[in-house]
Amino acid sequence: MNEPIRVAVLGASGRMGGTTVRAVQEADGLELVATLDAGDDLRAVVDAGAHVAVDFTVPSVTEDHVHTLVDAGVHAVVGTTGWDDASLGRVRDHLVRAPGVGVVVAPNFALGAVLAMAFARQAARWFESAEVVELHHPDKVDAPSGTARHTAQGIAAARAAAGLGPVPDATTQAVDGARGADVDGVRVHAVRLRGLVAHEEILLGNAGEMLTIRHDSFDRVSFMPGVLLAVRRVVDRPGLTVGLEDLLDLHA
Ligand SMILES: NC(=O)C1=CN([C@@H]2O[C@H](COP(=O)(O)OP(=O)(O)OC[C@H]3O[C@@H](n4cnc5c(N)ncnc54)[C@H](O)[C@@H]3O)[C@@H](O)[C@H]2O)C=CC1
Ligand SMILES: O=C(O)C1=N[C@H](C(=O)O)C[C@H](O)C1
Repeated sequence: MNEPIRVAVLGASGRMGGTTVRAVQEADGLELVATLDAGDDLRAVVDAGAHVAVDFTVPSVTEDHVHTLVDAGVHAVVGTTGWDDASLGRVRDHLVRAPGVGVVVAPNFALGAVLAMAFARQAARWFESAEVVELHHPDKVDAPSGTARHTAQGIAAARAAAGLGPVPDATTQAVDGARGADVDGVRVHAVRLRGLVAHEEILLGNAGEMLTIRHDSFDRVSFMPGVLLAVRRVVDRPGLTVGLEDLLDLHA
């Protein structure tokens, strides 16, 4: 019988960290060996003999965590948002000097959300207009969501590859923020509402028609199949993987 994968959870007292702790405890072939939160020393991950650390913390610390883990030879599965091309690039470079170590950074581990992003990329080249609306619980600290940014970047890349120009928008007078954030030329709107968990609508428009792609996470358990998949796969996947798309064979 194979040895279990030894897993540490960073941010274990948080909403996602707590859900991950329970999912790892219940998962076949995984063993929870350490739970850390703010103020704890990351050396506990190594002392516990963890193979993989799952990070659901805050944008200001997550990159440092990954570099420390890579130096220690611990694979990382990261759901924390706030990553950009520069921070991902630094991790990619670091991993060149740490052969055999894998890092998965995914803005959304819910399978439906990953599919929604893939569908949006596929559809984007056929529509003149595209906007993204993300809706979340009001305790979320970042806006727009990492998922919405990733979605908009995917749409923008698909539009550019198809030779589409800017989305039409005649706005010349607007209250600050009324048109949302501009992510690579795609407008992204963020709603914060008590009662919500994590939701996204991708609106694609042509003359006389609209395609809406919508995903709803009603409960944080929705992220767990993706987290567990990444934990199981990262140990045999050296280097940096961004998004769950590749693990689900969804990359265009
Ligand atoms: N990729 C995905 O599928 C998902 C990603 N997220 C992201 O995960 C992150 C966490 O979200 P929530 O759990 O809702 O937040 P939360 O605020 O409930 O939990 C964050 C936890 O991190 C802890 N923390 C802060 N600094 C730390 C440090 N230096 N070391 C260890 N722990 C530290 C906090 O004390 C807290 O317990 C956010 O960036 C969120 O956007 C959330 C849901 C799904
Ligand atoms: O903070 C959250 O809750 C979520 N954060 C991630 C994001 O910013 O995209 C994933 C999901 O939307 C839930």
